[in-house]
Amino acid sequence: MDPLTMTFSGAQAAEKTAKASTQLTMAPDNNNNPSPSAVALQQHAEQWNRTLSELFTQDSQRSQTYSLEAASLYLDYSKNHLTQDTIDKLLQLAHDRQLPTAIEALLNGEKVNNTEQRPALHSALRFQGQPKTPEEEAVAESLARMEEIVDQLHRGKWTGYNGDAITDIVNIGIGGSDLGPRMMCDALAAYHQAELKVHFVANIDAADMGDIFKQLNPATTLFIVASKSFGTLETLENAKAARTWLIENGCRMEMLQQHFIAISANVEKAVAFGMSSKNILPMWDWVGGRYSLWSAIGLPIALAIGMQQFNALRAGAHAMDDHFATAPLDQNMPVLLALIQYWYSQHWGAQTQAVLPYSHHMHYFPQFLQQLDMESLGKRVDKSGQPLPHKSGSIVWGAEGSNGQHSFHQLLHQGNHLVPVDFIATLRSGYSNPHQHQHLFACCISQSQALLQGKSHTQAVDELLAKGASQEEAERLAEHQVIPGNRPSNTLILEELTPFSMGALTALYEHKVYSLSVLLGINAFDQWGVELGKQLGGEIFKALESGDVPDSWDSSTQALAQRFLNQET
Ligand SMILES: O=P(O)(O)OC[C@H]1O[C@](O)(CO)[C@@H](O)[C@@H]1O
Repeated sequence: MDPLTMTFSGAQAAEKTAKASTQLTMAPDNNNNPSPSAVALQQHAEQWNRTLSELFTQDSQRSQTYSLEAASLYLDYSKNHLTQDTIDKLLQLAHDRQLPTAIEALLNGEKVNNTEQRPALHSALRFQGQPKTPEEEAVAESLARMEEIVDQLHRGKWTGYNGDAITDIVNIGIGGSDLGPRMMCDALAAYHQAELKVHFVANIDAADMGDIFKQLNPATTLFIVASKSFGTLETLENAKAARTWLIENGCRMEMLQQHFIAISANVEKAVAFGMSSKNILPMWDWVGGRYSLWSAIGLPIALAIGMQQFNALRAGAHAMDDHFATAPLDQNMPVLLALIQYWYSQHWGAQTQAVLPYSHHMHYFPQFLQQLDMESLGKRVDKSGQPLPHKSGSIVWGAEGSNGQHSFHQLLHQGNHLVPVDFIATLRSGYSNPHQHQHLFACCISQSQALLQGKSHTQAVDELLAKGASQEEAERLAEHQVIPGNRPSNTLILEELTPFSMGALTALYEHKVYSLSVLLGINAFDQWGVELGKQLGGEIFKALESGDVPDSWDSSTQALAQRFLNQET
């Protein structure tokens, strides 16, 4: 076999991993010993000796066997290095890690966030029918309030300081208070209602807000200040800048409340900041920021697409919740995606996971997933505080297709990293050019096909000869044109980018991340790692303001601060 074709065989990857690490690279049992299921998976990886092409040749039913539908989504996971034996071993690990109990615990509102003693009840945000729990009742109230706001704004009944109807909404928030609504508003552009334009500002860089100020009329602009904690530097500074802009442009203090809505779990802080309590929508401790787009944090989405479509989004997510709760593990889409990522990251040495949506309007989806996955799974200790004896979550990255094909796909095809890919495509486009959509879909599935089959040396030589190259030239160039192939991918198909399908897709990834956290023994719902940077940022800001740089700092940080202070104005 062509040695390059074997570059990423499990046998080689696992051998490398095993040599470079101790036995405890595998999921341990409660006594920190590798569990028998983890040992079995490691052996399975070490003995892996089939290519993807061989798997397809040996089994004509492969794509039917390794695919499933749930909540309007279709997942084809046949282009992966796995057989039924692999799945059985991964399922055994899932049972050893008590994944079924953990799923119940999540959905029943148990305190799965053990460091903060909180449940993670994002599923309650998308309940259907009548509310049945106190959390669902609170959600229903908040939805009713959102509906009133959406209605007022859509009918032009919410006016600004000079009596004109609001035309533009600016969401000020960052992280989970930005990425979810931003991603969804972009993805559902075809559903936008003409009455209002929704904009997003996140960055502490004044350029972000400055661009908004240049475009908009203060008298008809409404700001949503979205912050679960109402203590986030970027959001508060941007909200202050918005307030100053309004006042400098003629808004009287008593009219400011016409221009601000706050969304927060910390009402006291929002009021202390100057928000009118009648314009504050609640959030709750039991909703994590990166899981919050279904709450009032989704108000920009509801304003963009209307409340009916916002509820369709919630319904899509609920359909996925139902599937996650009831489907057996081997037919459970989020669980299967988690097991596959676990297989590659823990036993094949894959460090990253690419997400490539073939949809122009899913531009922000990879960024959204970066926070969802990496803020949830980028941890150094397990739930009990013991150093993780294996890798944490993967580095998630990606961009919308087909653009990426003309930049980084080169590395996917010929680089020597193992990068498992999730392709996402839609059957139909909301835009009326079927010909271009055929091209888009063809681009997507041809990429996964190319990753699978590659191009051999012989094929490359033949192609070069057919183009008129001499035998010598063909031999010289062929090796540069060889594409190893044998590279794994999943393909997720949505019928169309609709609120329902985007709800289902987003919930799919939320539950995948949770399932992976259970396999890895990680708490997916805290994020202590981001705190130190915030703390040091505050201290450095003070030094830049006062001009007093402590000599206890490392010399690099001192010099960088001094360089800022010594700049010529
Ligand atoms: O909504 P908040 O409290 O402003 O937080 C924004 C984001 O900041 C983080 O806390 C990280 O700093 C995220 O987890 C969160 O989504």
